[in-house]
Amino acid sequence: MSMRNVNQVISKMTPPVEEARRRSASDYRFGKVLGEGSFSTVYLAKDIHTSKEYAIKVLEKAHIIREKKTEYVMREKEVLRILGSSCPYFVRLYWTFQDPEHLYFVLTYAKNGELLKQIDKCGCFTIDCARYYTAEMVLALEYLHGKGIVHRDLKPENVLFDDNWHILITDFGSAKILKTDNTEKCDNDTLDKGDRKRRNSFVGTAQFVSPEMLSESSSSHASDLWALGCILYQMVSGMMPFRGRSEFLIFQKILNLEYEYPEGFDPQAKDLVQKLLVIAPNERLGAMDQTTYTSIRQHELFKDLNWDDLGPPPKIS
Ligand SMILES: Nc1ncnc2c1ncn2[C@@H]1O[C@H](COP(=O)(O)OP(=O)(O)OP(=O)(O)O)[C@@H](O)[C@H]1O
Ligand SMILES: O=C(O)[C@@H]1CCC(=O)N(CCc2ccc(Cl)cc2)[C@H]1c1ccccc1Cl
Repeated sequence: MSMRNVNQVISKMTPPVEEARRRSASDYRFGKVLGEGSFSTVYLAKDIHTSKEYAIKVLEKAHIIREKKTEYVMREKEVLRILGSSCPYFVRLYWTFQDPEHLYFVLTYAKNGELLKQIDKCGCFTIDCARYYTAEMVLALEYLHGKGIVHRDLKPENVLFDDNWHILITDFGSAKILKTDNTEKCDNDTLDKGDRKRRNSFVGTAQFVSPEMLSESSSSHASDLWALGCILYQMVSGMMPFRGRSEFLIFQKILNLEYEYPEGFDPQAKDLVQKLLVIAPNERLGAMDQTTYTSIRQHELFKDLNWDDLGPPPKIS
């Protein structure tokens, strides 16, 4: 075998140095703070070897332990590991490392920030933008649910934009990896230690939490379809469907399906929202579909869309 062939064989055996090398904070130049979470700070960082930019989420161990959030952190990491890099609509986890005080997650840098900020900036989206980004979220949920994962905290703050204005869904700390029967009861027997909650508390964010998560503490893929309906409503109107001065008042409105459509709300978007904001999880559009959300894909709102190639995103306006 020639030297060239030997090198070819060796190069196939050893992983590329870049990917395999263990990382530490000293491999990065930390820049500005991109944002803060309950027990995390996210920095823009540059890999000193490749000059590539990442978002590095830094968590303080003492704070995680004090807040009893170890399970939450381990779950976020496990979900990001399962998601890998096959679907473009999720933030990717490249590496993790730690030091005595902190945990580090090296993530895709979502250069264009949060969907929420764009909705607030424009007041509301054109129907073309709302349609396009709802379609990207449908494709993302098909992949996520196909992996047996429910996000459970889908909201415009957790939908970020990459440098080409495609979505990157993030924040999997509240996610659940479903059992084989496709539902997940959050009762005391099955709650993870770190998730153990009082019966009347919930996982997620008040305005986007589904009725079943409030009334039965149960969640399934249909819980994310409810949140999708809430996000579509907010992109088209600029407001959340369920609003109130307290979480209790918001919960009451959700459980009573108490919301209305402002004047001029796009009729096709309204029809889809009405079919997603349904109290019974299995009666939501797509809830009974298998592998792809065919019932949603076939909705009037998407009649001119090519699901195999959505094309470039329309300019947000
Ligand atoms: N990959 C990323 N790229 C760019 N900005 C990001 C990225 N991840 C998070 N951010 C920004 O950092 C902020 C904090 O994110 P982080 O995930 O640490 O906490 P959170 O999930 O927003 O809050 P909580 O932990 O309370 O749910 C976010 O609001 C977001 O604006
Ligand atoms: O799951 C992993 O990849 C490793 C496994 C080995 C390990 O020690 N950790 C850290 C576990 C951990 C979680 C929470 C606290 Cl507060 C402290 C340590 C995990 C870890 C290391 C770096 C960054 C995140 C995580 Cl979860």
